[in-house]
Amino acid sequence: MQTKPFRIGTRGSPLALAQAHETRSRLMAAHGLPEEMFEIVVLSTTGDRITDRSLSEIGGKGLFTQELEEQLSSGELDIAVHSSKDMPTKLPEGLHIAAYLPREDFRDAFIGRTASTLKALPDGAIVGTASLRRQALIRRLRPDIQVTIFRGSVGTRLRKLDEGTVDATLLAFAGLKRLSMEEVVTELLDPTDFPPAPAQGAICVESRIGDPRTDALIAPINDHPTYDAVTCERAFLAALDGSCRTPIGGFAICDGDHLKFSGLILTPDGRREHSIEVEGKRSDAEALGLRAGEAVRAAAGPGFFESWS
Ligand SMILES: NCc1[nH]cc(CCC(=O)O)c1CC(=O)O
Repeated sequence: MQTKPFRIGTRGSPLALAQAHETRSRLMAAHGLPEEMFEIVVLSTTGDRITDRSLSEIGGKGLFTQELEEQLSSGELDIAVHSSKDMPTKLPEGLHIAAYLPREDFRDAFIGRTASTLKALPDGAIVGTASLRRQALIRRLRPDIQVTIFRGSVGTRLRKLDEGTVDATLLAFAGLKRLSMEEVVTELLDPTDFPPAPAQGAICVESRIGDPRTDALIAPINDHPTYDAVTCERAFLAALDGSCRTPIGGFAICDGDHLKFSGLILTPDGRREHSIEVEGKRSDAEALGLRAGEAVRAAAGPGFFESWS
């Protein structure tokens, strides 16, 4: 092992920093190395700088990863740590996801001010979220609810909730747990009627393809069940050409060598939907996700997709 510190790139949000620190701790533990061997390099991304518009308006998911990926490709970073959910399905040439850390709880959390559950919200209540998926899922269950765009860090969103701008908001439970803020949650949403975003709750490590020193360092922190589950979920998204404009939910669960995936696509108003379940061998995770995506796409027909834009 060389002595130059290993450079870990991350965004600067509190959640991103917590994830980078978790990755460093796992690397230190796996190799018995001191903290000084790892340098956490914080970069600001376009997605961090623009917080008043929805991601789909400003150009999609890549905005959170582009700056990190440029520095990874040029060799200034050795790895980049991300929320897998924020990763586009197609990565830049020469980069790959080398590992997924053990997945945190993937459910969405409801944080209510005027009611403690989504069902108990008063008629016409306002829910703040920037996610098209959450918006569509809310409207599917409660068409009377108004959804308003709500971006920014977890802290900003909770402050707006306190200030009374909205009745409730939804956040990934995983992010709240990583920030030790789970006590704000008033309801955990059942993934069978409120499926999470594909890859929600999983931290991933991105690196250069053909970098054996990094591969050797990262391999021991990869969690295989998470790798297979998230690979399946991302394949589902890829088959649907998933972007920020498409309300898509889905999750895979590994049980021994078996994997079961449930997926859902819906229109932004939550009035039309198609769901799918597939299961098979964990070693076929990617093929299963692709098959599920293609099946749901065919079942929905082209008219369904046109209604999204
Ligand atoms: N789009 C922002 C984002 N990306 C990942 C998470 C949460 C952590 C995770 O899913 O791993 C969040 C915030 C949220 O949805 O509440």
